[in-house]
Amino acid sequence: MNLTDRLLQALAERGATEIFGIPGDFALPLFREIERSATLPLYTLSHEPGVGFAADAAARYRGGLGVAAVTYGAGAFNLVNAVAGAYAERVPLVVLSGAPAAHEAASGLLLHHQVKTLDSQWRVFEELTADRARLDDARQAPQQIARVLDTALRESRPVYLEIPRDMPQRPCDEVPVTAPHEPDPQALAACADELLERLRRARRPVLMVGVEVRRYGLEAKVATLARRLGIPVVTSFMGRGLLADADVPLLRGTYLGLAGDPVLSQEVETSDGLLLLGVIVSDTNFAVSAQRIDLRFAIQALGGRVVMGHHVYPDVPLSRLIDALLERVPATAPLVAPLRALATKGRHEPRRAEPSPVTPADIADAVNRLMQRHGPMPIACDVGDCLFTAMDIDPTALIAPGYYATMGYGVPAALGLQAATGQRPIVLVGDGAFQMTGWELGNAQRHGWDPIVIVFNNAGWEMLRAFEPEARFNDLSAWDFAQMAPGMGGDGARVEDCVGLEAALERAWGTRGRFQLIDVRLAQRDCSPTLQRFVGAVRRLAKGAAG
Ligand SMILES: Cc1ncc(Cc2csc(CCOP(=O)(O)OP(=O)(O)O)c2C)c(N)n1
Ligand SMILES: [Mg+2]
Repeated sequence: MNLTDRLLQALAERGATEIFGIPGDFALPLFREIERSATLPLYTLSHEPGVGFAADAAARYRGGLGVAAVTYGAGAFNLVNAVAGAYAERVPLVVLSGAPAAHEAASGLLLHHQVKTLDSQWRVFEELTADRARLDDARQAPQQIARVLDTALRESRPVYLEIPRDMPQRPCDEVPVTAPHEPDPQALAACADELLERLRRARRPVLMVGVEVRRYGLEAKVATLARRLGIPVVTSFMGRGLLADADVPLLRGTYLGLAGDPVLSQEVETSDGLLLLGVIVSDTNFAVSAQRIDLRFAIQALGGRVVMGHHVYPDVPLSRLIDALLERVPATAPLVAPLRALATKGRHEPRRAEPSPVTPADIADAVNRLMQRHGPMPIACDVGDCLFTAMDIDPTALIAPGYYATMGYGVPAALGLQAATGQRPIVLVGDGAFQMTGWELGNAQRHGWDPIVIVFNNAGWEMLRAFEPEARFNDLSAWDFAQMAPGMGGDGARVEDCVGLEAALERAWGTRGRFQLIDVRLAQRDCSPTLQRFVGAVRRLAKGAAG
């Protein structure tokens, strides 16, 4: 077995089910060995940002490691933004980069793809990853691979492996399976006891679940805990879609502060026992709070530590905390009196499919009706008004860069999701974001993927226009995406009204084996109710801050 065989085996043992990549001469030996070994399927795409987003989505949705393989220099630097987003949103993405062979590095020549020095790329990825290794010695490689991949899983962050092109075929020993890290049992017990005591004392406890609950595969356990605790449950903005398929009677919806349901927001912001499980405390999750949530009274479990008031438990992995809490909260007696499930009503009344021009809210309603007819579908969402529109879609599995907020994520993420799970996703993407990475759809048919892609075609960067209505720099021309679909191996439909949207969605759902692109023409300056509220809230808070 050579170094590549051992690496692929170690990746598969840690949850990877495929590799996305684009080769280059510094990575040809690695790609040749990946293809020969066939341990993991190798899916090539057209541009490295798409490779990174697809690998991110595979890890984010399926759990376990996502894998992006690229060449040195131009390929790896093209991947930077996707890896940065994975770091910010705690996704265990493994970067495999080819690199110059030892004799080339020692030649003294400036090598093609090289930047300032041969280590420039390494230094850039130091800022974007939790751990790194250069596999230039086959005797050390097994330990290095084990350490780096285990760091990715433990910290749920990207990691980087640089593989000189004279190494992939080197004989190599097996990569050891290392025992999972166990926290101090007394510290864990003290933490769980204090946390539950704080919840028991609270008059208005609320549980908010965030992205780490999915990253560590804890949704089922957290749903059980939520039922046993008997307290209201909300998701963070980034955690939208979490627990959607679970039986959590008190699941209220998504906390959006001033941009969301006022009843839900008030419950969260006035809680005297706010338990944040795996919630990234970021501006996108909390910035538009009506009143600044006093996190000193919250209980925060994130990044392997728990903070309660001024007490910090530095080494309490979320999975161990959930187990300890479940041991202490039996299925019989809910922690607090079971609350009635407040049915927080939808934010807008769904309109009938009339032959009227389409608005973003109509798209949410049409997707809801499609899923009511045919069952839930996972959603890969880009950044733009489509992400705010997604808040009006009934809870279903949703992946989106809600915090790092990079455009270009939606289409490649859908391809990664379908590659990793076989599930057919819906993509919500604006015309601007589609112009960035939507072309990856051209790879869908050869890999057997067939997402349903809904393009919010408002001929502009509407989310920015909502903040700068007078600016002309947010205007785009209306590209005819429907016309372009057949040339990429899919079917396109241009939609001008709600009746057409309903028919196009039903037709798309019934057509398999080819991606379906629905080019929805939206009026400019017609944005979703949630984006309107978000912009209003940001403006009010900014005015308040200005005094
Ligand atoms: C890689 C990157 N570059 C720029 C930006 C900044 C931005 C955030 S939202 C937005 C406009 C989105 O336009 P789109 O047409 O896709 O969607 P819609 O609002 O419905 O019109 C831009 C340019 C981000 N977030 N990421
Ligand atoms: Mg747009």
